[in-house]
Amino acid sequence: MAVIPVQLAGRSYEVLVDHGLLDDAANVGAAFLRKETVPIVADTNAKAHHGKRLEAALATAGHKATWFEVASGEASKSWQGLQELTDWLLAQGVERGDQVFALGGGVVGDLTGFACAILKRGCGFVQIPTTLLAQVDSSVGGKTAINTNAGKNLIGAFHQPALVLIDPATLDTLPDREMRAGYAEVIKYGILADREFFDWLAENGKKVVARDPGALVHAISTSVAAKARIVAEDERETSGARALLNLGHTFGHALEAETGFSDRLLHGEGVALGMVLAARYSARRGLISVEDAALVASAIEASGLPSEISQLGLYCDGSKLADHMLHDKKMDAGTLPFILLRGIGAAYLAKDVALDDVASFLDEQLQ
Ligand SMILES: O=C(O)C(=O)C[C@@H](O)[C@H](O)[C@H](O)COP(=O)(O)O
Repeated sequence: MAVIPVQLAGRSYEVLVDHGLLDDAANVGAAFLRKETVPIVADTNAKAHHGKRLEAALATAGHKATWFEVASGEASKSWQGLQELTDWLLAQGVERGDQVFALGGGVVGDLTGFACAILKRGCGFVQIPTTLLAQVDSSVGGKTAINTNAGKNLIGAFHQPALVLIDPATLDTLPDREMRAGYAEVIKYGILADREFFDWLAENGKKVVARDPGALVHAISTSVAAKARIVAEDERETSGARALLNLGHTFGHALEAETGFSDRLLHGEGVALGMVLAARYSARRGLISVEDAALVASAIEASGLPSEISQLGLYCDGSKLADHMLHDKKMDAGTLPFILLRGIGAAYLAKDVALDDVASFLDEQLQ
């Protein structure tokens, strides 16, 4: 089993990665189970595929589950979804010292984490992510949020989980498209800070997406360790280190907003396109070679992810996409910092980017 610590003084926790870990959840999570009944928030698919396994694991230690089901999809990360969940948690008598379990993808983790951040001014939660994207990214680091009409993740809190349990075997039932979307966040770690990992993925990415157990554990553990290092350095995204994890997201969130946060573009697909755009924009500014930008695009294409915004069939211009960016949480005194590349494995926060230049770059890309 890989044990990856997230070192945050009093809020430190471990991320455990192992095939079959779900069946051992009560054992490894024993310290976090203080009542007979365990409140579990799960999306419909995760409950259908993994609910019985988690129930059986809890039963071995004398616990039973009580479930709150969340519909799959970003629409559940809403004020209404939050209200329904917090009402349910209160009805279950959840106390500050209790742990609420979140079983599912990023939507369930973000929603449950935010509900736990504000319930009685903060109770505990344990993440059991069952999508690749949630395993390598959203379950670690304590960013919790809901969406509003103005944009994604605009209402939220930093609230760290008490434990993260990752069982790569839960990915066996994940649709291929979701698997590829999660892979975008894996390759992100290579592009932003680890050229060696990027090159390893060029060789082994297909195995990761095909769920080869060894390749998967290596990809997940390397990604989580990278995230844990950055979060430990800059938990609340104040020094700029954590903002690098947003590589591809400034473009990606704008594309998601333009496609209505719908199934037309999954978050990971938006991030994939966003990373290609960040690389091309970096090349346009002379920061990296056109060849390196093409290498980023081909690594993304090779995994079956979209690499051209024209593939989305959008009927808008660059300035419309740039307008969505004005809601970005990185916005600072009227300036939007962008994560650009000085090389593959060398991302940095650029504070001198003019949005109208980005808009005209996007116009070219939309043709
Ligand atoms: O954990 C972080 O920090 C990240 O930026 C990771 C992102 O991949 C993740 O999608 C995050 O939820 C987006 O953050 P946001 O601040 O842009 O909402």
